[in-house]
Amino acid sequence: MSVAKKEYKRITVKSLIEMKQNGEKISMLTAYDYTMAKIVDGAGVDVILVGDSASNVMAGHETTLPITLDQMIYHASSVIRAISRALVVVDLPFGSYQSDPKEALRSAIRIMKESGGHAVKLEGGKEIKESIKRILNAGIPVMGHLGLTPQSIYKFGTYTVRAKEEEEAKKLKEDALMLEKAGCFAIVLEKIPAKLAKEVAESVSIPVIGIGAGNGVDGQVLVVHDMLGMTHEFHPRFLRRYMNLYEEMTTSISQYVGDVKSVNFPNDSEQY
Ligand SMILES: Nc1nc(=O)c2c([nH]1)NC[C@@H]1CN(c3ccc(C(=O)N[C@@H](CCC(=O)O)C(=O)O)cc3)CN21
Ligand SMILES: CC(C)C(=O)C(=O)O
Ligand SMILES: [Mg+2]
Repeated sequence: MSVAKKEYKRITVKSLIEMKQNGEKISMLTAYDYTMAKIVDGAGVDVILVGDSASNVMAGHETTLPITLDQMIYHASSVIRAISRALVVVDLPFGSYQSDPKEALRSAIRIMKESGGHAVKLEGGKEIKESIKRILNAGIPVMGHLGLTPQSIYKFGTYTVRAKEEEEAKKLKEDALMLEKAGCFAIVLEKIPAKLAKEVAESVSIPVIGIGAGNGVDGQVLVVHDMLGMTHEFHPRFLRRYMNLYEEMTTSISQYVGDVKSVNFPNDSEQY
């Protein structure tokens, strides 16, 4: 006897473009490991980002710069083993694509081959145009990322809102058009004015996914540990916390500590 299994239609890069055309907003969250990805995928999130924010969230680094391509592949392959519906996008980490287009393609190929991810994401505009084209030519879908680009944090010095000045806004709009023309299937816009993000989303036919970019875009992305309230020292204005897991986990874990100390755990039914 076969048990009826819930069948989901897998999300593809094409489905995301159709969602934009139909006015259906796209939901995206990060995941870096199997257990979290299983939950995120099962809850119906359309796109899972294996973000280089793993450098902060998983490894405790101050920035995203230290995480390596090998580490990203480890995270991405763990996520891939968990998912049955979501599209999985993997960040190319700092130093794996900036040298030249050939290096960028080699890194993207390693991600596709060794992790099984479905697409890659790179930070930047026209500076990395040739690299993006090279990757796309190999048949690898590319997601762009403009606005606050954390891999360039030392160039800017702060995580403040980007493209508030006309000159930077103009460059961002040009970069978005370039990414669309090059063949990217979507663009992330991070921490820019909502009005500018809406203009960009209306000017391109590919989906624009925002983080701190208002609701005039085609979808939203957050770091899952942030929206679950696990990273309790991180509270930018754009973050909505759906839980306070930091407190809930701390309460449960301290109860466990107390139960062990008082020999309340394990009890008679919890042993052999
Ligand atoms: N846990 C986590 N969540 C993220 O969203 C995230 C990461 N890590 N690591 C990589 C990047 C860095 N990101 C960031 C970092 C800081 C702010 C931010 O708004 N920071 C300050 C304000 C800084 C300022 O205005 O000078 C804040 O209000 O917390 C936003 C996005 C987004 N990404
Ligand atoms: C914040 C998102 C867009 C990201 O790039 C990451 O999590 O690494
Ligand atoms: Mg990232």
